[in-house]
Amino acid sequence: MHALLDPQEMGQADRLAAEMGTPSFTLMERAGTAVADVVARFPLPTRVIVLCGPGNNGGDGFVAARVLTQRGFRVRVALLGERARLTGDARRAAERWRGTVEEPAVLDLTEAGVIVDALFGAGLARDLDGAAKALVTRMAASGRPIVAVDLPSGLDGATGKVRGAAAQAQETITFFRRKPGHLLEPGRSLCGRVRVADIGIPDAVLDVIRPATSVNMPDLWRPVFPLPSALGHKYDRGHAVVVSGGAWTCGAARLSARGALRAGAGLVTVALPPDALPLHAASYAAIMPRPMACDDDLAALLADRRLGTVVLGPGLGLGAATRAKIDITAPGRRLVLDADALTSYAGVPWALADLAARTAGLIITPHEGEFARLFAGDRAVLEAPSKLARARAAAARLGAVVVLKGADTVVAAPDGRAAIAENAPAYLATAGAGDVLAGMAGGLLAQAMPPFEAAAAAVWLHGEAARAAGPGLVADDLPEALREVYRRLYELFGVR
Ligand SMILES: NC(=O)C1=CN([C@@H]2O[C@H](COP(=O)(O)OP(=O)(O)OC[C@H]3O[C@@H](n4cnc5c(N)ncnc54)[C@H](O)[C@@H]3O)[C@@H](O)[C@H]2O)[C@@H](O)CC1
Ligand SMILES: Nc1ncnc2c1ncn2[C@@H]1O[C@H](COP(=O)(O)OP(=O)(O)O)[C@@H](O)[C@H]1O
Ligand SMILES: [K+]
Repeated sequence: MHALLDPQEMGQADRLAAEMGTPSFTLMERAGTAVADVVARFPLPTRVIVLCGPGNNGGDGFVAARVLTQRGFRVRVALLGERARLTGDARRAAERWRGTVEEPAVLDLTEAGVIVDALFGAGLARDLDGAAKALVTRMAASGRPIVAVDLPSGLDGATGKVRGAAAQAQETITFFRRKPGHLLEPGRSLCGRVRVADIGIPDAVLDVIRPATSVNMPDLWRPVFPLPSALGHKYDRGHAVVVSGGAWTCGAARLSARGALRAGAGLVTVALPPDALPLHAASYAAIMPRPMACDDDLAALLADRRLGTVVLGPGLGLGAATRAKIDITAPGRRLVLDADALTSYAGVPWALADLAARTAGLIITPHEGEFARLFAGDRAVLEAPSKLARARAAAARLGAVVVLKGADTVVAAPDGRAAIAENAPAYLATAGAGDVLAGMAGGLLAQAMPPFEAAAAAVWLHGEAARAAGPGLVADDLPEALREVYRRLYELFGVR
């Protein structure tokens, strides 16, 4: 259930469903009925205004209007455009509607108990303007509850962006699977509560479409999630290294080290400038501090090839000194680069791509600011049409897994796979939360999870940990909250 289909893929699903025996008009009847089911939760005799557009989204609206009338609601229908120009299934749905079809301009939308927004869905092809934009703007200004069909009209299902205008929905009902635009902001917020209706499109269509985008949830990475074995020992659970800054900035690496340990790494070593030792030692007895007075000390530590996973960046400082540490670390190792490590490559993403090619796997975890600095001047990446497309373009450019953070964190792999998170509460945006995430990704990488899945699992667990900790959380709470999250995850995975 975690696949996301963009509007084009949804069109393909529709056609394949027809080939497999379900006519498209049957899908429309079921879609419109599902919309009516949602609207019917409002009490009778609610007045319903259904605003229909010129395509199949409007067709769903005509079906919903008919079903709601049969169920006793007082329904008025307005069509944007000329009835004579309706074609195909939408025309057929309009013919089955026995009531009048009004001009949107004559309706007072504030009279409605609920408005059904069936103007545009997956077929939105350009920015709204003229009469369409004016109607959506009126709908938004009406202050009435809106149930959106498939998507709030004007919201782009592929990108989550508003094209011209869109009205805030109370609920959005979509069909078969959600689209990226239901998860990517501002789309997610505009949709209100999203419901997915089964309209009889067989799951088998997914075997043909092979969608590359998913919701980030445990199904996605479960097969490679490291579960402790009764026969194992700590050395089987991976050894992660965190490279720390000095005393004044080592809080970040302390958070990363705790994240790595709580994410299940068997051992965590922290390479640290000597002045940071008391702080690290005081914060967690379980970590293993190693002195790093100079780069040679780091190289000597890493001569032990068992130290195969390294987290660098949080609190490490900017520039050549940090790049030198990354260079020493990279060959043949699995790396997580965050914060200062990324800004140390500002404007030279190709240098990071060269580095990625020398690693055994690279995850980068930029927030939007770090991402913009890293790819400064690379218009193909920065101007890709959505957050999803930007993360994908960056992953392809670097040959690395990119975790582009935010409320709708996107994890993208160089092979095109991508996952969008939906479980992070807004209060997760707090100082140091990203440092914990980088450590958690390192902890999972150290346990031999492949980079894409390790990054996706870290993001999901991080969001769940925030929820478990609850409002008022500070970053220090996140690693501790992971215990409860793991307990529930093990239960879900049937681990005793
Ligand atoms: N599996 C599916 O694909 C199903 C789709 N259904 C519905 O069909 C919808 C998609 O239908 P369509 O592909 O006909 O697309 P839409 O109905 O979303 O929009 C296409 C129509 O809007 C016009 N249009 C697009 N952008 C415009 C703009 N900016 N200003 C003015 N006019 C604009 C187009 O010329 C076309 O007439 C879905 O959103 C869903 O509601 C359902 O009926 C059931 C199954
Ligand atoms: N509005 C938001 N809702 C939910 N999570 C958010 C939001 N904004 C940011 N986050 C998350 O908070 C964390 C902040 O990380 P980051 O920006 O690196 O901060 P820091 O550098 O202080 O650790 C990231 O995991 C990010 O995805
Ligand atoms: K709509």
